[in-house]
Amino acid sequence: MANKLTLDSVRDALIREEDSIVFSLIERARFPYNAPAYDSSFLGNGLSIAEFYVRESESLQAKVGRYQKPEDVPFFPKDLPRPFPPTKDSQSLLYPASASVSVNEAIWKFYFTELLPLFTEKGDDGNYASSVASDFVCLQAISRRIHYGKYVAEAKFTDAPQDYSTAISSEDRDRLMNLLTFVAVEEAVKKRVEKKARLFSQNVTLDENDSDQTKYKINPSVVSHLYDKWVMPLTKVVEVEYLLLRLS
Ligand SMILES: O=C(O)C(=O)C[C@]1(C(=O)O)C=C[C@@H](O)C=C1
Repeated sequence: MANKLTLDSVRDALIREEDSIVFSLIERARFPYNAPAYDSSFLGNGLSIAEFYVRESESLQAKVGRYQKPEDVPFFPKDLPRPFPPTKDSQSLLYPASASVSVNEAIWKFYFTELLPLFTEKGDDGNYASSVASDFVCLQAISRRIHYGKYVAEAKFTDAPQDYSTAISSEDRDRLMNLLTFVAVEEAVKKRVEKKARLFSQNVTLDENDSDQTKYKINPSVVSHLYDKWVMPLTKVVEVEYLLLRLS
C-alpha cells in the first residue's frame, strides 16, 4: 500500500489485486475438483489436506514475518508462531483498533463450498498437493483484496469525517453501507474483471484464425460472479466493521 492514503491510490491497489485473483484461479483450474483433498477423514488427523496445508503454511509464513500487515490476515490466527526475524515497525495508515477486522471465516466457507465447484471440472486426478497449494494462493489473493477494504474505509472516512462520524456514533450500519456504496464503481469492477479473465485465460496462438483463442481456461463470467456475490459484498462488510471500530 502506498505511503499516502487516497481513495484513488487504494482503488489502484484493488485493481492490481484483480490480476492476482484471476491468475490464481487459472492455476487452480488446471486440476479437477479433487474431492478427497477436502475430506477431513482422509489424512486420519481430523483435518482435510487443504486445511492441514493452510495451517502449516500459515505457521511457516508467520515465522518469517507474514501477517504483520492489516491486509494479510491469517485463516487460522489462533496459536500462530511469532516471527523470528526482526520485523520493521511499519507505520500503519490505519486506525490501530480497527486493523484486526477479519472476514476470513466467510471467505473460507464460500471458496470451498460454492466457488471451487464453479470453476473446476468435476473429477479426481490425484493431484491433491498441487490443488491445495493453488487453493491457498487463491484464498490469500481473495482475502488480501477483501481486507484492503480497511484502507478504502480509512480513505473515505478521512475524506468525509463528519458524515461518517455521525453514522458510526449511532452504529447505523445501513447508513454506513449507503455512504460507502458506489454502484457505478461496482458495475465497472464487474465488467473489468470479466474482461481480464477473458484476456488472461485465452489460449494465445500465432494463428489469427485459430478457434482455440475463444476457449478460456476459466469461464470469465465466474469471475464477475465471484466479485458480485462475494468479493465486493465482503469488502463492504470489512469497511463497515472497520468504521464501527474507528472511533473506539
Ligand atoms: O471503490 C470503492 O469505493 C469501494 O468501496 C470498493 C468497492 C469494491 O469492493 O470494489 C466496494 C464498494 C463500492 O460500492 C465500490 C467498490
